[in-house]
Amino acid sequence: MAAAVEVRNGYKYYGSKSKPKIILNYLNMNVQRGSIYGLLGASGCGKTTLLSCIVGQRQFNSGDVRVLGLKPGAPGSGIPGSRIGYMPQEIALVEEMTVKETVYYFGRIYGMKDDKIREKFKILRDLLQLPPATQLVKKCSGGQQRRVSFACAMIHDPELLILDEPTVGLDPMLREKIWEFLVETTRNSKMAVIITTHYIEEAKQANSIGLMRKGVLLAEDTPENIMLRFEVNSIEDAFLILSQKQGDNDVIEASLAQLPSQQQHHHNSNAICNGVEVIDASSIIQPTEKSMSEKPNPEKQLEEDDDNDNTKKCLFTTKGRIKALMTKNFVQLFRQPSGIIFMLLFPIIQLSCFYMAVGKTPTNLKIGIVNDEVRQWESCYSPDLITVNPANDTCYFSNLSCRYITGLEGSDHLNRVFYPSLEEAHRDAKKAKILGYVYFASNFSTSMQTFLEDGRYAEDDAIDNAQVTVHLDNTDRQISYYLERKLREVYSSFIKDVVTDCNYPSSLASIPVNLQEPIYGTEDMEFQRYVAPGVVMTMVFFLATLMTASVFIEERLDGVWDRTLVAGVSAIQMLWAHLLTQFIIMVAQSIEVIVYIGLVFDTYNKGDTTTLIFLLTLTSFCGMLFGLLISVYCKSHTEANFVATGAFYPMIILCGLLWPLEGMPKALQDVVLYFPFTLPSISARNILEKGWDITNGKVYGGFLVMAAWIVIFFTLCMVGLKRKA
Ligand SMILES: Nc1ncnc2c1ncn2[C@@H]1O[C@H](COP(=O)(O)OP(=O)(O)OP(=O)(O)O)[C@@H](O)[C@H]1O
Repeated sequence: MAAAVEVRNGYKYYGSKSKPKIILNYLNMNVQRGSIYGLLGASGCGKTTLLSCIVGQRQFNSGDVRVLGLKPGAPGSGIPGSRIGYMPQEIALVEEMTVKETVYYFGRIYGMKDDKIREKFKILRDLLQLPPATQLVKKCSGGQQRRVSFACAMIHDPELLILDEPTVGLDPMLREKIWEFLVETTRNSKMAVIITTHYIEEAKQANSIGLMRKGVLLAEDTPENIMLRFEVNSIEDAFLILSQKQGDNDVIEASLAQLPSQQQHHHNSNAICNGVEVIDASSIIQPTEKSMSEKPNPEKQLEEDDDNDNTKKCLFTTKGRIKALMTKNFVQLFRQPSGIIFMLLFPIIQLSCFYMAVGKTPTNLKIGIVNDEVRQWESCYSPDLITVNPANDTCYFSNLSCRYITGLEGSDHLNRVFYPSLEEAHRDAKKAKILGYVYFASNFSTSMQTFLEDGRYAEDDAIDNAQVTVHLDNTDRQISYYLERKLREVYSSFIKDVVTDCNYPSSLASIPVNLQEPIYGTEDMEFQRYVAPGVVMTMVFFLATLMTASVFIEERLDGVWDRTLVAGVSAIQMLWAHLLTQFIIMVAQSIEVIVYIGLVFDTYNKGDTTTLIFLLTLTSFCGMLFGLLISVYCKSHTEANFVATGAFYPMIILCGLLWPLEGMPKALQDVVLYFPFTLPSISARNILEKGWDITNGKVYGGFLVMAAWIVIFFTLCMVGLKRKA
């Protein structure tokens, strides 16, 4: 009968070639079908690494491995895949799923029909005393989770079952029950089991055991033979003797690593254990040079093998797997309250903050007034106050400053504070109690009259005194810019009124730059409308980035990613399932955003809403791929957060959202134009404000840039994932 697992000269190191950390040192191993193989060894000796090479999760650096007669990873081998069941050391389950959903999830990705899963689930539930079917995995105790994990590895009756410390944390009765079940199953079927355990004595029930230390198998034989050979009553004692004999081989291992690979191949684990009486497991069929060098023919072997019914049964469509994966993703997302808040509520909260806080006209700005023309500022408000007295062909002005000051009153934007002297106003401005002050000379009105009636002959003094003198605190440029504008606007309407009252030519009162109706937008268009498209785009981009990066990193850290890979799902399939799940969410999010800003903040859209939703969805898809890229190259949440936050500011600052691109150096402009938000924000603004459609170059340019970034991020993700495989 063909062996279930044959490892020949398995050599594996972590780290770089020049500084290898050797884990498996030309190790040989044989596991027969229909038997239990207990893999024993101290913590850190390389058991998990060996198992990961057997299930096809990792590859040996040199050496050979055959699992169920085939090389793991070979096309059609079913390894990784449904021919094996793998229970990793960590729990590696989705915490938000119930016990039943978890078992069904694995059953489905193994390609089982639901009625078959139901049948098997019942058996496993009784055997393993699983917690209630509707209980969430995260609410199960450590031992319960381990049992659920065990059930997932067993659900599809694999030909090879690999259990990495399945009995840790279980009570002795249950441990015994599991062993009984394994003994019974292997006796009555060809299923092979490899089990690692720290409870060395329970391995007595295995058909054969391998004692592993420092990357080699010190012995491989039946438990009885091992104890007999060392004349001891327990495997533990035998292991102790073997370990003492092996001694410290670190020096030998290190020097071996320096040997040319040709020479290394001639070494086997026995040679390394110089001076150690290594049991040459004669009772176990050693793989011959011939058997290992034979090129596997997966198709032929699958035809010849009686057990291939199981393989065929477990063949499932990519569609079915993606469906199972997507169901898992949705369950995972919707059972986490933070997930829903993040997805649906965050855009609303962020948009509300933006629309309430950004771009509105500032109000209640304190401005000082020093008016030397009027002794008591209250007199400016006298009902009898007349500032213009028209005569025959001229006009007499008095207290014109009052007219200007009352003009400032018209809005709640300015809060006037009257000062008796320039010194006091200046002192308060220095203390930042006011934002600046306006000064009127004592002869403001008469100077203005002189200036208006015959400016050519006016004295310099008269020209100076006819001016409204303004001193502003310019440190808050936005505010001082607004004050400047307001003071000019009020002056403009003030002087127009004066000349009209006096029947002077109105051209006297205006500068000859006449702003007509804007081509696009409105005269009083707020800054908010300029920044809104960019803000919305960066918001959906980074929400998608953070969500994707955290979901993928979480999945990788808790082992679900690796476990699903071992179940035969490819990284690409998992990726597609995630992208599809999140794409649905992104579309929903984009619609939500557009509807919300339209309804609540009355942001009209002159263009096509579908085009806008399409652009936003592309943006979040791009953000999602950026998140994926981060998750591929970052090992932890912390690292991912650093990268996402680090990328956030340069992208926002350089996209022309906060300041027009035209203000940047030309070379920088040419580069940042192709950043993910620059042209797309301009496209969105052109759709919203100008009503342009996608056939316009200044609209589809943004779409092209976004599409290009999607391709770039996707390619980099694929490269990263391939490297990791
Ligand atoms: N990805 C990795 N990169 C570098 N070193 C690693 C990696 N994975 C494991 N190791 C190291 O390889 C050695 C063997 O690890 P492995 O998990 O295979 O041991 P083990 O026998 O299964 O231990 P345990 O019984 O504690 O699970 C350990 O020293 C571990 O620190």
